Amino acid sequence: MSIQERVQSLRALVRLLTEASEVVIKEWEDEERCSPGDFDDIKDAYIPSPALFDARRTVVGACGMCLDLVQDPRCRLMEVGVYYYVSRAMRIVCEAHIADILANAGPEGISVEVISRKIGIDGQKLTRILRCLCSIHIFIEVQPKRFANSHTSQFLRNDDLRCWILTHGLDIYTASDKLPAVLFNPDKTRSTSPNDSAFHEAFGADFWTYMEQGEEQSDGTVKPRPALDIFARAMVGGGRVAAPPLYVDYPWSKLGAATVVDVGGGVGGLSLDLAKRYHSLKFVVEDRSAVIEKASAVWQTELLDAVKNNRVRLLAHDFFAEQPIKGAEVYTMRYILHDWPDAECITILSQLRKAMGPNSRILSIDTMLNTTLGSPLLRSAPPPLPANYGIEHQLTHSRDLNMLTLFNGMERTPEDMCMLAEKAGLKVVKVWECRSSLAITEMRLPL
Ligand SMILES: C[S@@+](CC[C@H](N)C(=O)[O-])C[C@H]1O[C@@H](n2cnc3c(N)ncnc32)[C@H](O)[C@@H]1O
Repeated sequence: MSIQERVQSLRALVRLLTEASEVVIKEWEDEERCSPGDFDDIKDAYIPSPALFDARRTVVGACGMCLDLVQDPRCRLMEVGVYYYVSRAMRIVCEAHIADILANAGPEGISVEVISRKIGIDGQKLTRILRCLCSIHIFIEVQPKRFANSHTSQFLRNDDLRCWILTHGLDIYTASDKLPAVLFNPDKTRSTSPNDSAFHEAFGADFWTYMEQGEEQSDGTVKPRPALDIFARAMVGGGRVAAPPLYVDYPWSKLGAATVVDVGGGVGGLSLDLAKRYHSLKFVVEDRSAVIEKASAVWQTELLDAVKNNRVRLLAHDFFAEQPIKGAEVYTMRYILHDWPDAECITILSQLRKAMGPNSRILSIDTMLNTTLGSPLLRSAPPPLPANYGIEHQLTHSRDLNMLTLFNGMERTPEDMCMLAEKAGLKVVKVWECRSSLAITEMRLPL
């Protein structure tokens, strides 16, 4: 890249940054007018306005690209190469509940000696862990060796979100260390079996089996693995960050009294949230029988009326077998296809295709992967940003590699989804972009 090109890029990025920042400021001010004092609330169901969502992506993307443009490339490479120490520091502060401890102190913060006494980590070493995070604005060193929560770290007081960080820092982190071993193994590199995943290499069992195996105690008794509970709470915490826009960025209200079949619906998290918002919709929640047994209690507690009025049916069903509910208006699948290799996805979709009528649609909900080159089915970032907003899309790539590590699974691009649909005799009619990393891929029978 010539100096002239560099200068042009930097100027264009700074212009973009200035314009997008003004939008962010205006939207913040509007939010403040609508709900004063709510700004740093650690509430779960926050949905930014469309303008704020886009401007925020632009600011983050532009900052990332500026960084790459102006930093010494050698330093940048070294920095990225040791990012794992940041995730180690995060795991430690989450395990020690540091954000909760600091919450009691307010803006004056707490001295490291006090924190050290509470959690049992040496004060000098803990200072270094916290300073590593202060330099990326997670926590603030208000005076030498005295720390307070930042506007970011205070969200770690939300226990489900804290568990999301923790679950990725425990066994999943250990498993990720085996990724090079399975990728460079000539027998395993092309495999799509979960038994050839990095997780299996690390623990000798697939992820679900391992999580459900008890842990032998020193007295010989077996107790449930603590990681299992942390994982369950992590899914709730992560889900609450990503899911709320799903309920408003698709025109669910236009479906009227349609039946929604929630395929592989778990205990019905998606259906429950939709049922609470859209009172005419009816639901069939399908999953493995062990899961459906648990679903009943959840619905009785969360939405007893829906159970009494037969608005919901809970059905044990294997999604690789013939779909028993024919001609429903909607078949949803949330966080299903990313667990499976292409061949299995095509079987799941084919079973749905056979059950669909002319008014049926499949709504597949997953993290949507975009590349720096973009996709005609997704909105692209403004130039000179890469089409996927660059650094802003980093978490999605990490989640894709997470699926690879755990299951040999994958997050998919719109083009990947179109390929699966076509092979299952279906057509992608629209990718509904939501104000989160998730998107809804709508598939129909071809005309
Ligand atoms: C990642 S969870 C997603 C759950 C739910 N869709 C949600 O959004 O909360 C994947 C679900 O697929 C279910 N599942 C796995 N294999 C299945 C099969 N062969 N038939 C039906 N459900 C299955 C699991 O039991 C689990 O509930």
